[in-house]
Amino acid sequence: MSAAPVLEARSLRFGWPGAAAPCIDIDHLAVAADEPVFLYGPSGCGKSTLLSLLAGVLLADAGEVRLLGQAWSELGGSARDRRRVDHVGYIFQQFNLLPYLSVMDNVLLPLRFSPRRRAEGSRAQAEALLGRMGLDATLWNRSALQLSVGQQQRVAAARALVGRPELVIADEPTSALDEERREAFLDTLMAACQEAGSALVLVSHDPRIAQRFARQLHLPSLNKAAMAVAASAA
Ligand SMILES: Nc1ncnc2c1ncn2[C@@H]1O[C@H](COP(=O)(O)OP(=O)(O)OP(=O)(O)O)[C@@H](O)[C@H]1O
Repeated sequence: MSAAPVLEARSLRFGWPGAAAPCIDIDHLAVAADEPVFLYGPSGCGKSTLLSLLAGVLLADAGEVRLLGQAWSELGGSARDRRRVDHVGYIFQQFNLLPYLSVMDNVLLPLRFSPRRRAEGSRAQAEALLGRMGLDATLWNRSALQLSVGQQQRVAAARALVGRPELVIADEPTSALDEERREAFLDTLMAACQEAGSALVLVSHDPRIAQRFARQLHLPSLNKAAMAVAASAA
């Protein structure tokens, strides 16, 4: 790994309340600045849970995750929220667009909430990202909910990329796109991350997407200890 890690997890352990075994149990995971990483594994193996831990949405039961050298566990809830909007662009599985805002205002949200993102981004950048995602200007003033699911997915991606966050997390970001759109979307997402020097952690079930990534992480293998506990309990 050439650059210092943007993200580093050590002895990371997390279990959902009531579960027999930990969902996440990872000795060490580091992602370099500007590195694209593909994360995969069967449904229910903990991919979304791990993304939430990496982004400080969930806190570990033990061990730690550091983003740009700062452990999430050392921050209170509102400091974590501020740090996340400053440094992380998150494309959620369900997009999480705000229905009462227009497409453009959804994309501009990170610039509204984060001085750092505002310094690195602009309305012109938001327009360019939407254009590159194939969403033309006739759509920008519509409510986000007046778009198709595939269009909403691309709005969520533009929102994650605006203001050049150091880390972009994408949870199944192409699930609603047809093949042609999927290729164009990935071209745009990966190029935008490369241009911005952003690390990218992308989860997908699609093996065709995996081929684009030099680094692929199979979560059940990373999670060996948790799997061993689950197997012995079965
Ligand atoms: N809020 C929650 N409360 C309790 N258990 C949860 C919660 N969210 C997820 N889980 C459990 O944690 C495990 C991992 O779920 P997670 O969503 O992280 O898997 P995944 O690999 O992302 O799955 P998929 O590929 O289907 O999206 C599952 O057994 C799931 O039931």
